[in-house]
Amino acid sequence: MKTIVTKTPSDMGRYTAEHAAQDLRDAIKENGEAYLIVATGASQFEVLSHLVAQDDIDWSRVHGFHLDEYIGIGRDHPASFCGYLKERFVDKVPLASFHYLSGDTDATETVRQAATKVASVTVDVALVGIGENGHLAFNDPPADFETDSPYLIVELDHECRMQQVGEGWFGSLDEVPTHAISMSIQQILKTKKIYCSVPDERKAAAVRDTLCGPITPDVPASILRNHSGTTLIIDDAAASKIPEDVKATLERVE
Ligand SMILES: O=P(O)(O)OC[C@H]1O[C@](O)(CO)[C@@H](O)[C@@H]1O
Repeated sequence: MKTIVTKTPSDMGRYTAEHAAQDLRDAIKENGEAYLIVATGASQFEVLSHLVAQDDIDWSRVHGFHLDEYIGIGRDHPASFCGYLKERFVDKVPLASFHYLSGDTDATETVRQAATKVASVTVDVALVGIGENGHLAFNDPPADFETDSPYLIVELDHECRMQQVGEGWFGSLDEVPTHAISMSIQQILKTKKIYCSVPDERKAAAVRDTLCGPITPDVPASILRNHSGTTLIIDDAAASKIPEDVKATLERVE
């Protein structure tokens, strides 16, 4: 895993979008089409706004996959990841296809259909973030590092649900669903290039543990250190708890 430190969330988003865009162009050139996993949340605001502005991507050859979704809310809910992705990505570019995870239909059937689709291809690029509890997609700690089912139905932990209230997606903890559909860790790791974008001081402890602690299910994102095609892109605020001697070794992009 390579780590890049940027000054602002916008710099982080621009770096991620420019590199992901080049990977998509390369995949289209080589294979005639490209496959992309897209995440949501505050960490992806800048990534997606820069990505949809990239030139020269033949989006009609790009197929998208949805990383995770709450169970029990429809796409009209302000916290719906389907609604977020439609507004910020799918409606902005003319994709070949986008495979949503629906939050308000039979979750077992949604998982079955999404798993069949994603397992039939090799994904070129994944855009992901890290939660305040170190989660990767909705794989809260302790995460399942072993199962190779592409999508899982997972229970959300207290810290994860509190983060969603803190970010303003829900009015209170009681409103946050207790379960979600998440792409599994093993499926994420099958992607050729992973861009993990993490802005904000709220994520500083999770970033420090991801980079400097043991690789453990207790810090789900730490598994990314085993994936040679991963780039972790963090802003100065998210980097603020990394020990200075480690920080000095990281590449800065201004
Ligand atoms: O972007 P956020 O809200 O900080 O969350 C980080 C990660 O957590 C999820 O939003 C799930 O909460 C992922 O989709 C995202 O990659």
